[in-house]
Amino acid sequence: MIETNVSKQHQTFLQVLQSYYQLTKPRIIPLLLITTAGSMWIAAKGQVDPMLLLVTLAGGTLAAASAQVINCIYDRDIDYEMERTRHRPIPSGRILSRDALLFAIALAVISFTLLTVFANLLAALLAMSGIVFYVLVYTHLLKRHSSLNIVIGGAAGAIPTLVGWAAVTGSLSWTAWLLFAIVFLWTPPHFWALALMIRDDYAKVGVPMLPVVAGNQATVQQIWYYTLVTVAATLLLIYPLHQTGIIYAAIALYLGGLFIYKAWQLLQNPEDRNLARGLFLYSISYMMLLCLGMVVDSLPLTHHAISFVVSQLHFLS
Ligand code: HEM
Ligand SMILES: CC(C)=CCC/C(C)=C/CC/C(C)=C/COP(=O)(O)OP(=O)(O)O
Repeated sequence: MIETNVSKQHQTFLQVLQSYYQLTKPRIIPLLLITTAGSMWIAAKGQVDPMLLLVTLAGGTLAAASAQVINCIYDRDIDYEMERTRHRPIPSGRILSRDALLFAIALAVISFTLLTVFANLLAALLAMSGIVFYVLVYTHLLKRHSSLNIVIGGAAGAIPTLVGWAAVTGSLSWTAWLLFAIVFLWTPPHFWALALMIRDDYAKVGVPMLPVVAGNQATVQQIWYYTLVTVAATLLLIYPLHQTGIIYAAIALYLGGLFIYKAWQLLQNPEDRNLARGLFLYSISYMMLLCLGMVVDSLPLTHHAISFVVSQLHFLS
């Protein structure tokens, strides 16, 4: 029904390109790449090979895009029903599901090849497992059937941290899994804050997001617990893992304090949509700045600067 509109539309080449671009939900990808980069910088102790960085981010972009395109095909029926998603390329009839599938396969093949040849097989396999997990576990098995959909499905969005670590080291370590856990634990507050605002959309199409099935009070309580655990997890990089230093510690404590404060405000006012919006937007800045903090903290220049300041303090005292 949705796809009969395609033939009636005359699109310029540029419009077609734009539709394929939109199909990849491009606005989410930069943050996925920032988590990959943060992980790579810690793994490489501040000295990442620029070529490896470029290839890993390109491979990660293509894998995430492929996953999103398949999600757009699978969810075209509910996307058509929801105001927020109605104008996506498939429900609005600008791209056929068959063409989208070919596009998704091409993206995945290029991603796998790029990562295998220029990074390593582990990084490539992890990226592919991200696609499979997001499509099979989140989109197919959980999204429409369980309010745990994003708690478990959120693991897909945390896989880029593992891809980044594997690209640098060829293996996974406790630190890699901790970085994975940070994004995994951050996902529920990130998404449920948004879900509080668009609850009615999800209710309309029968997607059992937590605010739909359990209400706002229970959701803000869960957001509160996950926020506390997320912030606690970010501090484990400092102690006992000793992977980050004082700059990261200051950034993680400041950003984490603000995250907890915003989650606490929402806990006191579960019906306040402005607070929910504020927390959703902050969750994005939080993850972005936390990862930038990891990068800055790991740079040799930062270590030199800190040593210099410490030596000057010794000299003065
Ligand atoms: C299963 C886990 C997740 C779910 C269900 C989810 C869901 C969503 C939804 C529905 C939106 C609104 C998008 C729109 O209006 O089209 C959104 C926005 C966003 N998400 Fe997530 N998300 C998840 C995980 C992640 C992860 C892991 C990241 C990156 C680390 C991320 C980054 C973003 C960003 C940057 C935006 C804002 C995009 C914009 O500017 O419009 N999300 N998310
Ligand atoms: C390594 C690798 C390939 C990772 C891919 C992980 C990935 C694509 C994560 C994105 C998570 C996300 C933004 C879900 C949106 O939910 P939704 O699709 O239910 O949102 P909607 O309601 O807007 O359709």
